[in-house]
Amino acid sequence: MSTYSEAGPPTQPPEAPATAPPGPRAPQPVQALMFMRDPIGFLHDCQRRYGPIFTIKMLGSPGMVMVADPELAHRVFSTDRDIGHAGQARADFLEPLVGAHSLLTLDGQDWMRQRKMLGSAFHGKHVQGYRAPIATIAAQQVERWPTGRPVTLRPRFQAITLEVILRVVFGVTDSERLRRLTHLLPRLLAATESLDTLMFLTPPWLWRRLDPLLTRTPATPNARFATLRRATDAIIYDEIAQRRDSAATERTDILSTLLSARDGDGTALNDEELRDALITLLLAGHETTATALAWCFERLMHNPEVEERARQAAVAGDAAYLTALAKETLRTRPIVGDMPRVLSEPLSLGGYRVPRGWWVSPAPLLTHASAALFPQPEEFRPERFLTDEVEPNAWMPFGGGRRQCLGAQFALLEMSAVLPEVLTRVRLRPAGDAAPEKPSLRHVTLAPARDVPVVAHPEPSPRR
Ligand code: HEM
Repeated sequence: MSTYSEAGPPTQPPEAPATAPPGPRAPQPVQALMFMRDPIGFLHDCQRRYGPIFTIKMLGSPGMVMVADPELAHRVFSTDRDIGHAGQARADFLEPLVGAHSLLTLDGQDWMRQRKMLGSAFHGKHVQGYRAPIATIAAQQVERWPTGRPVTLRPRFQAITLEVILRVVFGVTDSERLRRLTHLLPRLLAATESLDTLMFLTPPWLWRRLDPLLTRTPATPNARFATLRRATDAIIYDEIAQRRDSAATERTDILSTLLSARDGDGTALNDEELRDALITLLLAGHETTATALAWCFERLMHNPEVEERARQAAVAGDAAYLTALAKETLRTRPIVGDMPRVLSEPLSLGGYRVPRGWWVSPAPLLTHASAALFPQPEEFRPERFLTDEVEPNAWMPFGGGRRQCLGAQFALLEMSAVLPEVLTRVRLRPAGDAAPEKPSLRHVTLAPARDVPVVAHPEPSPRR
């Protein structure tokens, strides 16, 4: 039954066939372990065996239907307006961190209100204005990268995207507050990751009993998470209070836009909603974009001709090529592998019937590797995004439907702003094992398993 006020065409065709999509018969814990060990290999193997729509069983979900076909994926996305609940699918894992008012975990009217309020800060005109501050942050950090000795790249980009979130999204300017948040937030995210791994491997009924117990037991991941969350929240609430007091109308950061946002009744976001919104944007926007940038340079190091073309584009200020490079990175290495919805009614899909209460999830990591949709899918070729070669429905690294990534435009802008600051300052070469990196599941992202070890060499004729 729909909980949304917007009506749309019905999601169901008149007759739903009786069977659920096929899938592996191994017990749930075995499938969960296979998925954690090699998510991509496991899903590709299922796709080869069962076709573009198949069922896997993870702990705690009655059945998860994976969808590797753009038409079917878009049918799933269309359930966002009535029977598909993306918030419910994420809530167990994310709510301890993002709180009860997060766009990520809400559904229905509550989600719609938050989406409208937060959406006001992500309009194109606002987002374009962030290019210059992001480029400055990246330039200052890359200038400090050590050269001539091995470093890992993903943490370097995490530092850049964290500073972007703190300055451009949170709008923090106080240096002590910046220092403490820069110290605490990565620890809070790491603690969340440990907690999620435990939760993933524990049946939900048991977790509900264990979690309060472990939170009271010192030195457990649960207790560490609770301590870090309290410490971070205290600083964030201080920042919100100070910003409510100061009438800095010329500010352009996202928190400032949220402070002045009003819903249809003229009501503003309260402190708790603002805290949840900031942590939501941190969680959704920091690690995802850093991981995408790390993958981009990993791919460039294995594709020297593309790297050379990218460097020319950086020097020439060719934003179109750099955006195409970001898009091809997200095609070949999607950061979020699947986008589940929990069904509140059965769904007819691809000749099967997916029961109520099951999860159904479009999987870009499967569709993006399709030779029918992307000729020579294994080739890293940004040019495919400069022509009309790519079917609009086939590329879905930011999901789709009404729950599509709120920060998609921001993320592409951030990537295309950071790339030239690196390309014009340093040449990166693999450190140690030069084999391509394998994707590995970290929290919600598919990240390079070794975090991309590199040696940076100063660019012979740097642009300043
Ligand atoms: C390369 C970087 C990024 C990738 C790959 C990415 C990907 C995604 C995906 C796949 C979803 C779920 C979509 C769905 O279920 O259909 C999502 C949701 C979301 N993303 Fe992103 N994202 C990125 C960066 C960002 C940034 C920079 C922000 C904000 C600063 C952001 C904010 C959000 C929010 C708030 C949602 C929840 C939307 C909702 O449920 O209404 N993301 N993102």
